Amino acid sequence: MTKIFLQTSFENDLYKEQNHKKSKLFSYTQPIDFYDPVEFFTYQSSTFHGKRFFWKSSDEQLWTVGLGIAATISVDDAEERFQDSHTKWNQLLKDANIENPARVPGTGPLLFGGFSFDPYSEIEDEWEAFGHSILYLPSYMLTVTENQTYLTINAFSNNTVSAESLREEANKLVQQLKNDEKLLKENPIKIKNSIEIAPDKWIRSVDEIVNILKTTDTKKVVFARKLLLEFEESAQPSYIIKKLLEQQPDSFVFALEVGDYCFLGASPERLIKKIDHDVLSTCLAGSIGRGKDIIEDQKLGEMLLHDHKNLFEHELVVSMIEDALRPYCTDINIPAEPVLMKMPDIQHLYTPVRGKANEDFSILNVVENLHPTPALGGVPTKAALSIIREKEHMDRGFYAGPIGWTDYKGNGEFAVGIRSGLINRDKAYLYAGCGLVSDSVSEEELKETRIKFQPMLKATGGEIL
Ligand SMILES: C=C(O[C@H]1C=CC=C(C(=O)O)[C@@H]1O)C(=O)O
Ligand SMILES: [Mg+2]
Repeated sequence: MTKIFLQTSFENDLYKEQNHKKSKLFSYTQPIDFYDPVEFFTYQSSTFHGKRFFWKSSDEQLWTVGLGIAATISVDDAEERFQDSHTKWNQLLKDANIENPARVPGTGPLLFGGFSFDPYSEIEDEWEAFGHSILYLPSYMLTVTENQTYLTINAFSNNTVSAESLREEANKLVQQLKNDEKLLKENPIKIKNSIEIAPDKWIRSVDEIVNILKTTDTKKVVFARKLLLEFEESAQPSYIIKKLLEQQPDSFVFALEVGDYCFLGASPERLIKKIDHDVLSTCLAGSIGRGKDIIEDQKLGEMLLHDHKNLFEHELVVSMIEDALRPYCTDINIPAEPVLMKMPDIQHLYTPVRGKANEDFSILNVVENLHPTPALGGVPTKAALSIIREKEHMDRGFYAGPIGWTDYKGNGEFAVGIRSGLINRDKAYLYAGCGLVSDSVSEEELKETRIKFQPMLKATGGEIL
């Protein structure tokens, strides 16, 4: 039987091309009985630790989990990261031998990963391993979609790999999964310390930025800050993922591991989704808390729907997304007014943007055109980014950057990596930001960031600020 190479043989080496110029991708997908995605993520964690990803879409239509790395796509030139990733992905797929009879979106060869918020930011130590972009082709992948579970195996070989040998490998894994002892019991994570980084200084910077917004043509700047958590022991991402799934059922739940670092979170905000020709982006900006009871909650919702400051924050996002999609879509449909999106801790103004993909649409290029929307950057983008660079004094890393997947058919979905944190053993940074406009009040914006820390704080068992 031809030897096939799984996760360790070629990881990270795909583009050191001298190593295996002639090797090509063999990919095999088969339907299997349901298997819990979080249990799959935890499977043989000592082997796969540092080489895993997890994704659940906000509408629960797709769960996908990767173990091991068949190939990594990372690019040297941060400025060209979307285009270069797109090109490398196509090269990788060119001679690929793909056996995937069901051809369901999200199965077969698929890249999962993300991009830093700002390709020009200086990378701080905690984000070193991620660089400005990282996309994994997993060795083993579980996909749950349309009430069916699929297992995909990706491997590289210089020889011909028969579908038969990949099928055997898949069956072996299915058997091992069945026999696997379920490890996830209770959440052992305990927070020792939680430290907001320089909130007073942050408030002063907000005042300075609001002043700029009052006196220049810059209309909006999304300003963020971070919070340091220290745990009693190393925090296992699986427990946090499990909590996020329970506590934030209407969010995208994502995790991306690179060595001992795991970037994860529960984002309510889709950047782009494309399945066949259907395109969906969502504008989410403008926020208010949840009420103690239904009456107060409705009152707050009504206030948000009519609040000038929040409506302005929101409108800027809608018009930018419309402009960014126009070259790639026909039949763009945008409701005239936003509606409320209610998450457990916060309510937002929400406008869906729908369209049909034209022949120029390619998901990574569209992500490039959309990022950063004014829900994460500002208006005008360039001016906002330079204010963020000057005043924020932190590396956002992948926080607020695009995170998601694309498959070999060009389907895919990316969210923005907000309500998120970077876990490193017994430490984590949590991130939260808010859209500043000329009538922002700094104390209110600080409160808004406190609410936005809650999903990650609650999932790590932390105190409510
Ligand atoms: C930047 C964040 O939220 C954005 C998304 C929704 C609402 C926002 C706001 O109202 O300010 C932000 O633009 C964050 O959660 O860190
Ligand atoms: Mg806001």
